[in-house]
Amino acid sequence: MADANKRGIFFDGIYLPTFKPLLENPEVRLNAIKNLEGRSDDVLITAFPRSGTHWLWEITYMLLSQEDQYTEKTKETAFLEFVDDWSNIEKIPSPRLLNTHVPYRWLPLQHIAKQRKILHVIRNPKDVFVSLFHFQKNFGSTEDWDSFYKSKVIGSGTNYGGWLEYERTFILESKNVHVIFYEDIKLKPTEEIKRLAKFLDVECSDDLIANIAEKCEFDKLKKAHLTVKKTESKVQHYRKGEIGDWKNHFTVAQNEEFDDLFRTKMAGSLLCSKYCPTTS
Ligand SMILES: Nc1ncnc2c1ncn2[C@@H]1O[C@H](COP(=O)(O)OS(=O)(=O)O)[C@@H](OP(=O)(O)O)[C@H]1O
Repeated sequence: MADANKRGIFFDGIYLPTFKPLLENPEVRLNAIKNLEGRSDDVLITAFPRSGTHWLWEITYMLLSQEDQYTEKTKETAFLEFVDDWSNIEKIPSPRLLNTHVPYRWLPLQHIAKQRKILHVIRNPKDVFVSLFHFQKNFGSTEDWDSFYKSKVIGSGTNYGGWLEYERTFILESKNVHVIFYEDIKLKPTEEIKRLAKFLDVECSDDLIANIAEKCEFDKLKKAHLTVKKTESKVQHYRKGEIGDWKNHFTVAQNEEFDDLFRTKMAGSLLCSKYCPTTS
């Protein structure tokens, strides 16, 4: 049994969410992910939580299937550390779209070695933290922002090892990865969807690209999600879907402290100029 407490499961130096397979035995599930044999046409979506995984999933699924149909249900079956029965992964028809939040060191080795397609979505960490802060309320958290800031933003208390470490390693280690920025999909969706289609080697008409962009707008995706889940589900997955909501949460002092930490930990990374330019 893993070492689990209300912060999550502590394993291999980081916290992981209390998904059933991870609670039962994180090592078994993480090794299953790492040793996944895979198929040549598998596509793997990787992201730190709350970075836009579901959004990218829907867009990519539509591109691969060449249809602008929502797929919410399939996503959970293909969520590698979440799916209850691992054998269900093998039942997914090709081309499989798989997804995971695990850090780079646990990604399927064969997928990397054989240079199969990996998509990686990155979002401004301040907005990621704000999204996480609100998301944890779905599970009963009453933590206030200042406490969250100390333990999760500046501390290392977030699941999957903390944003800075997760993205720093990903950017350093990864090769042949299609990186997409959340902010770019939001601001220029058709351009980003076309770029993604090219990476995936799929032919798509301009009409289909435009339809996908429209169907994957925040309000439409949120509505589709609630319809598929047949819910007023307790878990509010789609909250605001905005760029810059961090400005309503971080104090000036917190912002400066985080920027300093960012520049120290991410020195030299392209993410510094993107999210933490020195003139800001
Ligand atoms: N279409 C679209 N446009 C803009 N923003 C969108 C969209 N779809 C999802 N989202 C936002 O992405 C956040 C959830 O990220 P993830 O899907 O990675 O979350 S999860 O970790 O897989 O649960 C979460 O962000 P917040 O609203 O800021 O909490 C979602 O609302």
